[in-house]
Amino acid sequence: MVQAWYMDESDEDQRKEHRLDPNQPVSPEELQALGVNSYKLDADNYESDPELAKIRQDHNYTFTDIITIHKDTLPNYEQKLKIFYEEHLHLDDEIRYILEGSGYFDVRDKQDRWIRIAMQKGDMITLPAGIYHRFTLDENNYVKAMRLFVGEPVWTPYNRPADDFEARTKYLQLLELKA
Ligand SMILES: CSCCC(=O)/C(O)=C/O
Ligand SMILES: [Fe+2]
Repeated sequence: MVQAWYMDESDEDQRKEHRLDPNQPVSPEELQALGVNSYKLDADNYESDPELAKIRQDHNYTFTDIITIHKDTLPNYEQKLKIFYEEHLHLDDEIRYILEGSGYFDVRDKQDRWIRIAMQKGDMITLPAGIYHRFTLDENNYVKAMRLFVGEPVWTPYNRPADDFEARTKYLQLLELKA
C-alpha cells in the first residue's frame, strides 16, 4: 500500500518528506474517497505481468509509454520538473506506474490541504480527471514510470485556477457522491 500523509507548509526543498509533527497519515480508504486509487504490482516483471494486463484490459488503458526522469536522460529536465510541480489538473485521468526509483504525488483534499503520496517501485496510482495535484522527485532524484492512457494520450496540464473545466465540475460532483 502506498504511504501518504498531510504536508507541512514549509518552503524547504520540495524533495523532502514535508510531514507534519506529529505525522498525520492518510489511509488508502481516505485517498479512495478523493477518487485516488492505488495498486501494488510486480515491477520486475511488468512486461509479462497478468495483473497489469488485467488492469489495462478492465480500464481500457490502450496506450503506454515509459518516462525516465533523471538529469542526464530527460531533455529540459529542470523545466519539466518545474511544470510537474505546478499545481494543475488534467481533463483525463492520470495513471502512473513506478518501475524504478521513487517520487511524490501531492493531491488536494476536500479542505484544500496537501496530501503527499510516496510512490515507490511497484506502485501504480490513478488520479481522477479534475483533481488538483503535482509531482516531484524525492531526494533520490530518479524515477522510471509507465504512463497509461485510454486512447491517444493528452498530457496537457491546466494550472490552478482551472475551475471552469467540465472535468473539474464533474470531479467536485464525484466528491459529493462519495461523501
Ligand atoms: C512520474 S510521471 C511524471 C509526472 C507526470 O507525468 C505528471 O503529469 C504529473 O502531474
Ligand atoms: Fe499531472
